[in-house]
Amino acid sequence: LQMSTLEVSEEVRQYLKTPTFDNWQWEDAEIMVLLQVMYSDLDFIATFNIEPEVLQQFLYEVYKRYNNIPFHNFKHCFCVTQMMYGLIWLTDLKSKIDSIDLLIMLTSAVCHDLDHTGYNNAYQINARTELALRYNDISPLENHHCAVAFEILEKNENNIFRNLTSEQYKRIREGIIKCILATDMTRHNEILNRFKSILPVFDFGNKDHRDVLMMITIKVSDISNEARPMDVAEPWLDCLLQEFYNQSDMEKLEGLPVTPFMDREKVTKPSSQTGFIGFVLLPLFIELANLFPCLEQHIIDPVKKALAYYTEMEKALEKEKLNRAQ
Ligand SMILES: COc1ccc(NC(=O)[C@H](C)Nc2nc3c(cnn3-c3ccccc3C)c(=O)[nH]2)cc1
Ligand SMILES: [Zn+2]
Repeated sequence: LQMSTLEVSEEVRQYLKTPTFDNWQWEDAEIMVLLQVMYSDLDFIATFNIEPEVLQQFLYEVYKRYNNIPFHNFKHCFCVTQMMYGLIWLTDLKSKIDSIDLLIMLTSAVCHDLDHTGYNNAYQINARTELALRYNDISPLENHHCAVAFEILEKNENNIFRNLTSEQYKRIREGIIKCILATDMTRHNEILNRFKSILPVFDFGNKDHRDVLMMITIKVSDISNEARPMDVAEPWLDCLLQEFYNQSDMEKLEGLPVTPFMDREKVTKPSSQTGFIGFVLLPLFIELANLFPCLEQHIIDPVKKALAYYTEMEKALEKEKLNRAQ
């Protein structure tokens, strides 16, 4: 089933700008076209003189460099990019920051988990993998995702930035590195605290402020599954736990430390989510909504519903356990 950007209806183009978009209904080939629609509807094709066939080639190379693992695969890349795209429209960022920063944000989302192997940084470091060795235990995965992105862009036929000035290319490279490296969750509190401290005096004219906002926006997009409708979000949790269980099984086999929230003997779906939503997701989303109040109904309300859903599930599980124990 082939689709060209011309065949994407106006109603799908509008739907693509909302956090309710359901990735499960679309084949990879259609998703490739939807990614092209995002670049064209944000006017990047015209503004940055991106040749459509170069964009297609770039996205195809990106597609090939995502691995077939349960969670950090090409569909995750699309979800993060589509949430980023939705946030750009919902917050009307087009009227607040330069297009080149929007191009950085969208392209960072597309590339942010390139060649993820399904084993997180803790594993890379504990198992002393090639990546941990190469990057001296400093965000080995995120450094790798970013390096693969620029390996792809080094080839002229993939280089969507080839018609830009070297000054623009330098700014884009700096921005993409900053955004992709910001997705390392061990830096979560560092980045969130920086954003909290500048919020009361936030100034879109201040580059440091814009940089933190771009990092917060890709972070929100990256972990935002629970902001989507339950029938879109729940399968993603199953995929995530599959990948986490694969890792903890491997860690047990290799005698490596096992991350508690990845251990199939310890984790339940509700327990992993109530803590994550309550202590990680909501505090992050609330800060972004402090700058863009309209996000309250679009991403905070759905997340509060998800928290209630998993809290109920947790209670039901507890009760069942009690009954079985008696
Ligand atoms: C501060 O570093 C952290 C904090 C929390 C977590 N993960 C969790 O608490 C658990 C496993 N739940 C969870 N983790 C999630 C979700 C979405 N992305 N995501 C995730 C995936 C890979 C790495 C890190 C995270 C947060 C989600 O909906 N739930 C992982 C790392
Ligand atoms: Zn990701």
